[in-house]
Amino acid sequence: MSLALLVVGTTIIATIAWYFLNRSEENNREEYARRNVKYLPQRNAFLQMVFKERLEEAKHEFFKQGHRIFGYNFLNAYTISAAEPELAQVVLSKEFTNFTNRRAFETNDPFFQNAISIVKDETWKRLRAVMTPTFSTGKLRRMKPLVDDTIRTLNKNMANAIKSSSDVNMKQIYGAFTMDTIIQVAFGTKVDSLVEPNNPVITYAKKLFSVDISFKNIIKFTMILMAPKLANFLKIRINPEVTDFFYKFSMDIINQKRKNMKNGNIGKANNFIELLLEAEVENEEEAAKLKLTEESNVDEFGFKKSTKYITNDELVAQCSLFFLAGYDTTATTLTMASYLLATNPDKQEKLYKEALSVLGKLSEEAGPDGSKDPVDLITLESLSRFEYLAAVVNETLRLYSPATFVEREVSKDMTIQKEDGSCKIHLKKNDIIQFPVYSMHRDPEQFSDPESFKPERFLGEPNFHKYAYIPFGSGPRNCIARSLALLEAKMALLHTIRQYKLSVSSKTKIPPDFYFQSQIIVPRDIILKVERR
Ligand code: HEM
Repeated sequence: MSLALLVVGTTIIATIAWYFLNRSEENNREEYARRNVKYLPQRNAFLQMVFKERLEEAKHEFFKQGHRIFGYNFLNAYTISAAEPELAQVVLSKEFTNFTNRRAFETNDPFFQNAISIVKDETWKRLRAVMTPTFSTGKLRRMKPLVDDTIRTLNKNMANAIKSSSDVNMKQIYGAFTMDTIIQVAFGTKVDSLVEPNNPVITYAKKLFSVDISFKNIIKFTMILMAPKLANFLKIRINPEVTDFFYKFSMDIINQKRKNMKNGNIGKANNFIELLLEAEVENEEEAAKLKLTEESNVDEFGFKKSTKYITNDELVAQCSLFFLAGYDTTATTLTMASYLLATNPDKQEKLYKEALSVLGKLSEEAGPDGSKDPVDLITLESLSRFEYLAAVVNETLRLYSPATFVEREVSKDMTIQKEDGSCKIHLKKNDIIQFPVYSMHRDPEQFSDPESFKPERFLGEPNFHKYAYIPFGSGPRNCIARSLALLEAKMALLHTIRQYKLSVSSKTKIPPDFYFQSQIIVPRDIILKVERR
């Protein structure tokens, strides 16, 4: 009897659930049809979450079936994925004022509330104006010695690693390098994370990047996105102990530096905190001088030029964000570049020959009294002479762009289309328009033989659409640290290849495994055979 009741009860619940699911699917289909877009059924995204498939792969399958533009509900918003470079150009650059923001993300966490990647409109514009100069070529030149320092630590760690075994975990080595660099560049604090694993900065930074998302965090995240007011009321935060640690850590450094600056005890700024504090002072003075009229108060994008300033909370949030935005992305680029070079030995040989040849010339040019240390020989300017190196990094970022998509929120109802009138999409306010970088970078219409590693395609004039290749996004809201990331990646790869030969070992997983993530690609450990040249 009770079994019969259970069966009947379950059947009724399943039928009701099935009815509502179908109704919601029907509504979605109609909504996307109004936008002139085909609907990717919700259950695909749901199954992907449950079975932890990689979302970019699921979407790429759809792309390969010929669906370059489609809609799917992602994190509670009508989301349109458009693998069309011309539309990317419209959204990211030409019509930027209607697509200034990313997806809404409301939380009471002081870190997430203030991070430049999340804030909107005027606040974003003000923060971007304050932060952009800290990434200028001049400021990068001041940061370069910090990167040189972490390159020396990388060289030492690689030499030590091969003492015990020629099988080296490249992800661990490059992860430590990237971590050391970010800690140096953001906070001016020198660490060697491979040999100081108990340093609290490293322990908390590692917690920040614990990549297998816990069930608890998925629930918290879903609540913040789906019911932000309730999440705020319940004071739900993701990894609060980690963000609190970085808040206090940054605050202590900031207070100390402010004191030093007041007393004139500080040299030229060369890390983010100092540069931002310097910007703050410069801009307070600038703001006092500027009495802008309403007319001149509007910039090329139609935004009001807000007075440049940055609050304490904002300053701390940006420093913590540098960790989040700069760690996995750069470590993944380096790890995947080493994997691609090990599996394509002819390309590695070409890179090695270029490294020797250019370094030889730089040494000659330095003259008999100049430093012969390859780390010293490479300057910001001379780095650009390694053309094949740049091509290798670009091609790695094409195949394994850490960001699998770039997205913007739509600020008003509007229609976008290609110049010839095709690919018309009727967007509604608060929709999300996404550019699936993963698929766009593997588009055979733009890149011949797209699955192959061919750095040569980045030598000479590109024969693909400018917006078909967007590993750093594009337009006014692109990656603010592109030049720093490229500097780090090129330097680390160059110094590895000039000294070591990378090859596949019995422990190398081909193809590599990746963690389940929704927006970024993060490889699991990649083990390669490393031999001194
Ligand atoms: C290879 C390394 C990196 C890649 C591939 C990468 C990629 C990206 C992408 C795709 C975006 C979104 C752009 C858009 O929406 O148009 C972005 C934004 C951003 N990135 Fe990077 N990034 C890298 C390294 C870094 C580093 C090292 C930092 C900081 C030190 C950083 C800081 C940021 C910030 C702050 C934003 C938000 C900018 C804004 O909203 O105004 N990134 N990055």
